[in-house]
Amino acid sequence: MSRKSPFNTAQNIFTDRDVFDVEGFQPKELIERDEQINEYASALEPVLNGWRPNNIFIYGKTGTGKTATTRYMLDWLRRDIEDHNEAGDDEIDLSIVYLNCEALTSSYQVAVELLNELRDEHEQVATRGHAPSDIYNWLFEELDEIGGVVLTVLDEVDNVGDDDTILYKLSRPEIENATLGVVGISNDFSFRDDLSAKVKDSLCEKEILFPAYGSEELREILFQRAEKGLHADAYDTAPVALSAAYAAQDKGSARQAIDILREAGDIARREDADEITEEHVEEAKGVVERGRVSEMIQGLSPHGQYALHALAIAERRDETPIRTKDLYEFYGSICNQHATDPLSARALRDHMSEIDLIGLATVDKKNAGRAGGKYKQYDLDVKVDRVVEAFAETDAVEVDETSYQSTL
Ligand SMILES: Nc1ncnc2c1ncn2[C@@H]1O[C@H](COP(=O)(O)OP(=O)(O)OP(=O)(O)O)[C@@H](O)[C@H]1O
Repeated sequence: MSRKSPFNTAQNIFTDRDVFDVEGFQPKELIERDEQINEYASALEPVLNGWRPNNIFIYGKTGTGKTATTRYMLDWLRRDIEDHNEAGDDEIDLSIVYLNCEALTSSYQVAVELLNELRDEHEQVATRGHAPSDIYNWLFEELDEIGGVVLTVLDEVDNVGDDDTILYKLSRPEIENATLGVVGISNDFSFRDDLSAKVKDSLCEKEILFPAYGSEELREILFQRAEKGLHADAYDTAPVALSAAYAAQDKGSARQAIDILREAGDIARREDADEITEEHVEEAKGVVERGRVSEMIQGLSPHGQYALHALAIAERRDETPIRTKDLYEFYGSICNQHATDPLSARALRDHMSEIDLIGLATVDKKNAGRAGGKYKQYDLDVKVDRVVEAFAETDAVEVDETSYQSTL
């Protein structure tokens, strides 16, 4: 065994790499979100008098600070209530239940998860096998028992899809001892539009939009992290500005901007460089994009992957934007290669909407007037090479490279 350790802990670049951990690090100050903070504050303020807050629906694309701002608001709310209670005024009893619905695909699952969150470990219920009415009754019994104001935050709530029962139940509670408020967070714009009318009325008492960031804003967000996490002489304006510009050109996502700068730092470190250069950022951008694309591909169902693969073929053949019926042919031949029956054209459209939602494609609704009717067309939203590379890396779907050239 070699006596030399394989680890290199010398640090010219980072003073604290954890500052670039997008999920784990919560900044004390949020850049350029004053408007959203004010709106959020006015919706939650009634809690500070012990009253029911407005139900709030937060929406905006990925990486626009919805979760970070929510955490920031909840921290302040807890702190202000503590001060209020310590001052000996009428005690306010606030409980906050935060749930990320990423892996929860129905209202039933969210209700079970919430119930288990509220119950102690000996009273947990199984995720299957109970009547939904029992689950809701038990949930409301728990909430009633907690009492006071209970604020439930459902992050990534769009995962429940069409079934918005839980939102209806939580936003119109009829329980005796507790006052409930609900915050729903979503990056799916159509989820809000598709909510049933009764849920829309009650959940969206207050709606707050988080727009994508521009490069100036991203630059500030990155400087905030760089000051905390990088050696002062390991960076200057150019690489930071370039990371911000790349992310702004793409989705305007702070998550992506931070990932690029962190990756650039890692590359600089691996090269034993003293500072991050624009070349490092350039390389980092490719790494981050590839990682993002493969992660998203792995998250798609097999038919979602075939649909994306079909779109990549159309792009390679210069046939994008492409309409559903034409895309369906490519999709059909890919299913063929995988010895699977293709789903219906409608299912293909649904898969394309999902792919649009995660940012790999764009769906455009077109109206060709009386003669042509309405139709949808699709375009790839990332470089086709990134998709091909990602398919090649993941073993999820084997890509037959020749299908890019062949006539179908
Ligand atoms: N205004 C801001 N100031 C400082 N940091 C920010 C700001 N907005 C976002 N960030 C940081 O960017 C990262 C992504 O933000 P966040 O998770 O809040 O986005 P999101 O809108 O909830 O995205 P998603 O929909 O993908 O969950 C986090 O690390 C967050 O701290």
